[in-house]
Amino acid sequence: MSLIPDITELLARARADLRMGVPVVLRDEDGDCTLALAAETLTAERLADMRQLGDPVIAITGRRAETLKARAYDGDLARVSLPAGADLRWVQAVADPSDDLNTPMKGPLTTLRQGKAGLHRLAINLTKSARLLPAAVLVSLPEGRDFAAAHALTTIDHASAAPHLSERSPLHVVSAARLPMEVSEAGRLHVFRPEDGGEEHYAVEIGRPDRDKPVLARLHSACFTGDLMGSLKCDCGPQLRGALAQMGAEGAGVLLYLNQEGRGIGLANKMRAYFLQDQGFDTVEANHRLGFEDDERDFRLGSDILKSLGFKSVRLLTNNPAKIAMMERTGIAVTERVPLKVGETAHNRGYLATKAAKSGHML
Ligand SMILES: Nc1nc2c(ncn2[C@@H]2O[C@H](COP(=O)(O)OP(=O)(O)OP(=O)(O)O)[C@@H](O)[C@H]2O)c(=O)[nH]1
Ligand SMILES: [Zn+2]
Repeated sequence: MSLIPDITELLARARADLRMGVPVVLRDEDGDCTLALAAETLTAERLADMRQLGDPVIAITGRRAETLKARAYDGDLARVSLPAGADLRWVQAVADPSDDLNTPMKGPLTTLRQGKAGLHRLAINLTKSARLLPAAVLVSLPEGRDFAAAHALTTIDHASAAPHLSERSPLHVVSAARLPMEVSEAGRLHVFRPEDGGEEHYAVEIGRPDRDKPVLARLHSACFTGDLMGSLKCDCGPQLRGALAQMGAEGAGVLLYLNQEGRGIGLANKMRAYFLQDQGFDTVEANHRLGFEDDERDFRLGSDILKSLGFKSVRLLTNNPAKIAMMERTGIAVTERVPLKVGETAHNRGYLATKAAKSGHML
């Protein structure tokens, strides 16, 4: 019956629910169910109601656990049990590092060693893809199926969801039109939309690049602060304009504008990272303290879009070796790396040095 939402649609609904602070029910391979809420959007009332159902735990990433000095028995994540008197502020302080320096002693935190962690991992995955802090509060539900039906909650079956969580969603062009630009009057913008309800991405084509020759290409990740506000903390704005100018001068090129703001953590989390940077942490440390990896982007999106536009090889404008490696792995040949060194300022010198030292960026 096609009128019932499929798993991709249910996952999109679950992400929206978590962003709104609505619980979702997660079911594992054994039929065991758990109620999950994002720590960031949890309310005191819902926390109290969760306590009525059992003993809630907070799932945090291994990165966040490291900062909190909590033992992560599940490797990439830790299940922290909620002490009897712990209130909403306590939960939020476990999830959100902004107050870490004022209240360094949250623990000692007790983390679970026994039992399954699959649904906790799923919950963290959903909070990340909803661009929330990567932390969720869960409580197990003995009668999960009935509870979900009685409360009109979205239910996600882990086994059906798993293949969709590691694979990226197919992208389709929804529209394209001529876009005369300062750098070239022969501009064209293509809008790509994924099937999973996620962010749209754009391709700006300059001129009419020959599909059989390597095209001058840039994979640019969205940076609201740098691209639009003229932020001095990074080099994104000058890189964006520099890449477009070079394409305009050569008369051909393609710039992919990928909506992976803040290296894939979203603008709200990037501003949380900036707040930590103001306290002295570098760009990578700030991501880790929030519970994220250094870089949460999926550059394979870029090769999907290039292929769908008919390109097979690129002269890639980048200083990031991970972008080159991904292109080669996914079947787009990189015939040349074109350096993009623009926009160094007194404010971003440390940021650029950290990227070179910790993320392997070429100077
Ligand atoms: N999390 C986080 N993201 C940041 C920070 N500063 C900039 N960004 C994001 O980093 C990304 C930079 O993207 P790119 O310019 O494609 O990146 P790059 O990996 O440096 O590679 P090249 O520019 O090609 O050399 C954008 O998504 C920015 O929003 C930061 O301090 N923290
Ligand atoms: Zn930037």
